[in-house]
Amino acid sequence: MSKPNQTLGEFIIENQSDFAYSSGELSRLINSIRLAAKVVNHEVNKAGLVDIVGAYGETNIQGEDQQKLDVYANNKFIQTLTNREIVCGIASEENDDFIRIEGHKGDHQNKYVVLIDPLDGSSNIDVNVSVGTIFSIYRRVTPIGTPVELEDFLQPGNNQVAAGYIIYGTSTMLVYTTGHGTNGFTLNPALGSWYLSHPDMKFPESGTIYSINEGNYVHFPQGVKDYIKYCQEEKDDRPYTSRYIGSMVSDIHRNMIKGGIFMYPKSSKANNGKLRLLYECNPMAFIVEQAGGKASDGFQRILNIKPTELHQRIPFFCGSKKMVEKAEEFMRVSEETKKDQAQELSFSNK
Ligand SMILES: O=P(O)(O)OC[C@H]1O[C@](O)(COP(=O)(O)O)[C@@H](O)[C@@H]1O
Ligand SMILES: [Mg+2]
Ligand SMILES: [Mg+2]
Repeated sequence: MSKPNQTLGEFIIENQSDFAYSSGELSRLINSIRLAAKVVNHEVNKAGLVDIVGAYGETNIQGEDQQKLDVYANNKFIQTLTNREIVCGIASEENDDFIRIEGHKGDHQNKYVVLIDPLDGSSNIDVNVSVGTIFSIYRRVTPIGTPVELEDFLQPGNNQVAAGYIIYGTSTMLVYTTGHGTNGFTLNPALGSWYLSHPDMKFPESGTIYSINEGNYVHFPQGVKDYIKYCQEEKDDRPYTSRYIGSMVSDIHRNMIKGGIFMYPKSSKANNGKLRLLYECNPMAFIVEQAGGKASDGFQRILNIKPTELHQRIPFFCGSKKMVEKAEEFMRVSEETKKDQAQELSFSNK
């Protein structure tokens, strides 16, 4: 693949090798996501000019105040995917339940389901900080020709056929994988085309950036506290740099370019953390692993986890392989220490 800094002119995504791997229907599905992304990008870029910032006035199933852009992005992606008749079902962060899409003959002949976080980083919308969209695509597991069911969405992340994110930042990028590496495309807003600006992205094996909301420090498990202290020690290549945007797509995208680890662990305030397994952690884990990075809940690989609920949350450690492994080591040691202390306590009480 030629390097993007040569004068290669504008690439239209269909000519790129990445589509060489995807079936016609899957490529049409990713095309519709690209189309919806351009529409949402246009709205995000003029958010201050039109009445699209601020609260929508309702809360979603997460109990979060929906932002107008949350709802706008959600409607755009659902509308585009429904009209293009490529999916048999959609699950969204902004919808309590999944949506069945019958097809114009009502015959449920489409084979893919999409799970989506239409607007990630909602707290940043009104302050002009980059936000994103995250999507995850599976083949349905129930018979084609029948209405899609919950089990079609509750598949382990290993089953994903594609996953990606759009980052609406200083430039708009689409980064996605179909299981054959991770590629980044930058939108040329003048032409409305996507340029293969970051072919075959590789997550640096190590790094010096750690991203975590340290405002929750006192509520973190001991293993997370110990790892944060490790990052802050004056030793070897440390202290590391703390960078936290508050928009997971942006934090992970920066780390994918520069190296680093993003963590949203459980805490005494949120027993499973905040991020959702199905439409945030699984797609990001697939994308990051395909670039050589790592993603776990602190103990087990995210992509191996069998989901039980549509909106279930999971602790999330994601980024440079060596940094995630180091954080997991602190989590393991802390758990073992806790078990030893509990054992000693039970012996002394006998
Ligand atoms: O403000 P907090 O608690 O640090 O949470 C920030 C995290 O919440 C999120 O905004 C959650 O995503 P949504 O905006 O899609 O709800 C992540 O993008 C981000 O990493
Ligand atoms: Mg999100
Ligand atoms: Mg969201």
